[in-house]
Amino acid sequence: MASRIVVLISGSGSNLQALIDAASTPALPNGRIVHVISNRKAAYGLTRAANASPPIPTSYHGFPPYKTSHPEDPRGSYDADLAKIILNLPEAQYPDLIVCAGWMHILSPKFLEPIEGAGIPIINLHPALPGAFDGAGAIERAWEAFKSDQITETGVMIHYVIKEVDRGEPIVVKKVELKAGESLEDLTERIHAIEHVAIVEGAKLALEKKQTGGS
Ligand SMILES: Nc1nc2c(c(=O)[nH]1)N[C@@H](CN(C=O)c1ccc(C(=O)N[C@@H](CCC(=O)O)C(=O)O)cc1)CN2
Ligand SMILES: NCC(=O)N[C@@H]1O[C@H](COP(=O)([O-])[O-])[C@@H](O)[C@H]1O
Repeated sequence: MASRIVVLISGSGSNLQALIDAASTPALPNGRIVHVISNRKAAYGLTRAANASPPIPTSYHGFPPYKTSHPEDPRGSYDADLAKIILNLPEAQYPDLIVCAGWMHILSPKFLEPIEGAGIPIINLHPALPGAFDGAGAIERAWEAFKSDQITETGVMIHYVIKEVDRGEPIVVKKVELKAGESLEDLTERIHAIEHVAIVEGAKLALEKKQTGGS
């Protein structure tokens, strides 16, 4: 029985595409992408899911309306509804694993707690080394730090998602050398290529760990 993966995205979806392409291959033998959720309606990743063969069901769950509909706690209300969307998916789309693949929204306990209660691990792709450049814009921040001689290397990690942003247990860590004079665009391209390998490795390991009674 294939393990079901729900992927959360916010943008182009190149990491989602890596997962789609790897599913049911030796790279991710027991994985199947069963649903994609985006917090941005224009995310090209939604198109990638629709173009998959067979097409992957998608949902759009936007944050902005919650700022007015739930002014007392927009993030908490949004996150609680996001958890309900996932936990109410039909059996064939109910996840064994949730992957944040360029998901640009900080998840509060209103999401994390019900998902943890359902025994569903969440992993995230972060384009930095553990403990470095937490949050958004990590690639550019590393590039700037290298230019000012603060660091000599950066990296990509896949980690479990906990309340503290980008501080969950690492599953995959790949170091990336920094090259003097390299443009931000070229570094970003190199890092994205490494991300596409790491995210598949991370999903495979997380599923294996869950199946053997780990997280
Ligand atoms: N509770 C957690 N939530 C998330 C984690 C995590 O480890 N724990 N990882 C992030 C992914 N991420 C970096 O890897 C990240 C993404 C976005 C942000 C951020 O500041 N988001 C802003 C909105 C920014 C925007 O809309 O452009 C926000 O949520 O207010 C930080 C880190 C996913 N979530
Ligand atoms: N903090 C998370 C983060 O910054 N993720 C970044 O979002 C991109 C999404 O690309 P994609 O939509 O093409 O997969 C990834 O390349 C990664 O660097």
